[in-house]
Amino acid sequence: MKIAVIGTGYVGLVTGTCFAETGNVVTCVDVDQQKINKLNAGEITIYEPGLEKLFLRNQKEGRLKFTQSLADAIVDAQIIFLALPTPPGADGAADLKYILGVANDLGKLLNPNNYVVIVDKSTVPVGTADKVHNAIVASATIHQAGKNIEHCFDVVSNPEFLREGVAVDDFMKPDRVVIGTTAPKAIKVMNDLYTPFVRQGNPLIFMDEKSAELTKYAANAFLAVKISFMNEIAQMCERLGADVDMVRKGIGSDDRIGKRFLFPGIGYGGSCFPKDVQALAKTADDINYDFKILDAVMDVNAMQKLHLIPKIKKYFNNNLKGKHFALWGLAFKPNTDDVREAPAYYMIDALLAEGATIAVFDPEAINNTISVYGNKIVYANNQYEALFNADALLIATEWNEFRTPDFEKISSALKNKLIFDGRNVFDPAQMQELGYHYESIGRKIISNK
Ligand SMILES: NC(=O)c1ccc[n+]([C@@H]2O[C@H](COP(=O)([O-])OP(=O)(O)OC[C@H]3O[C@@H](n4cnc5c(N)ncnc54)[C@H](O)[C@@H]3O)[C@@H](O)[C@H]2O)c1
Ligand SMILES: O=c1ccn([C@@H]2O[C@H](COP(=O)(O)OP(=O)(O)O[C@H]3O[C@H](CO)[C@@H](O)[C@H](O)[C@H]3O)[C@@H](O)[C@H]2O)c(=O)[nH]1
Repeated sequence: MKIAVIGTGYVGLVTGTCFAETGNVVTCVDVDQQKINKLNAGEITIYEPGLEKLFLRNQKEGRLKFTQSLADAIVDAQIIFLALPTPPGADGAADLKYILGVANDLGKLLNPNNYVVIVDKSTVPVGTADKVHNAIVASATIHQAGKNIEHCFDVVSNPEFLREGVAVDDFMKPDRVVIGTTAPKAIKVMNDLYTPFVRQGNPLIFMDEKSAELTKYAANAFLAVKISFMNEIAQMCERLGADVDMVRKGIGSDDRIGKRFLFPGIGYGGSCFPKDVQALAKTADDINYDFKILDAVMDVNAMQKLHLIPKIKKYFNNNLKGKHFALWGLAFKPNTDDVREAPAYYMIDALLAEGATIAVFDPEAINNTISVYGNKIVYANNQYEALFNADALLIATEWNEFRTPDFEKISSALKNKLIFDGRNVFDPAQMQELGYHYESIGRKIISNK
């Protein structure tokens, strides 16, 4: 099939590459000229394990192309994916200006003689498929007066469930594909497109547009609830002397609860959970529904992102002025360079406000961090360099390389054998044996005093 993908950010690039990988011819469009130039030069613009190989192969074999021209990309396309940003507006609602702006452009460009399926891949509020449809028709009425555009397209909601860091696998072998449309022609096109992805038995789930749109928010909000619930259980563990790892294993082995997304830490971050929970809360507000769980989740997460700060302050008798910390991990999760809503940044801001200094290391997210913090913090070339003369090591992201470090090197570089671990990467028993003071999330404090 011939496919156009509008927006070559995280989702657009993965979507375009994976559809090319299954034999389609994909043209990706972006307004960002620099991005398109880089992509055309064979340079991938995001760090995502496994993506570069597919990107280079499909580009070399002519199935994956990049352009700034929407008009060129959609010529003869059977499917147009909208993989555009939906950032939070001032009131927390998803801002649809990018989506509706492109819908307006499509109204000028669609060819009434070619049927095309227009697919919302972005995370969009309930009712957006209708808005996109109406915006295209309204624009065509002005710019293509007299032509019958309304019958040459359908708008489908096909939310994306990929996780950064494992995006290729999530896309190529999805647990399920949700497709919101009741239009028979669109059902056929989407079914043909996705059949190669669901061959291993996972379902294609067809539903109406609004249900599909709500499914995406419900999935993200539910996962945010699960994480926040465990973060609250961790708070209870700390106060009651229980061990959250044991509780996690104990409840996760019940199939009805499941083992995944039960890891407590310093809160959820990223470009999705924070904005999507907030947007669903705003949707509820707009229809006068008091969605209490969502408010609680947002409160818990705001608290959890700073959970280590009072512990650090307590250890240093409430005075962090002049203290120097090593921080391992900046990305909002491992295996990505994405720092959007990274909990590490909330910690950096709080520590700087207390008068502390910080040296940071992250395997992939240093460059993105330099553009945010400039010379306010120090950037180390490796995890051990960050430790030099620090009063304590803090951990904000559970990169694999942090899990089994050289503890000798850590203790000889640090001023004190002191670690505050926001992602529970070390074993408390081992830390006790090595003589560290070690504080983590929902587990007993290991004291070396
Ligand atoms: N990042 C994820 O892991 C993820 C996963 C599932 C769903 N989503 C959703 O997918 C959507 C896109 O997310 P993302 O992380 O890929 O965003 P992003 O910000 O990384 O990328 C969006 C791209 O769209 C481009 N763009 C903006 N206006 C444009 C226009 N008029 N024409 C062409 N390109 C334009 C931008 O330049 C940018 O490259 C959001 O709704 C997000 O919530 C994201
Ligand atoms: O047990 C857990 C699991 C995750 N997290 C945190 O939650 C955040 C989000 O993690 P994850 O869901 O793995 O990453 P994303 O790439 O943001 O993916 C989420 O958001 C995407 C965008 O909507 C969806 O497509 C995915 O299905 C959904 O998992 C990160 O800060 C994690 O550290 C925890 O604290 N504990």
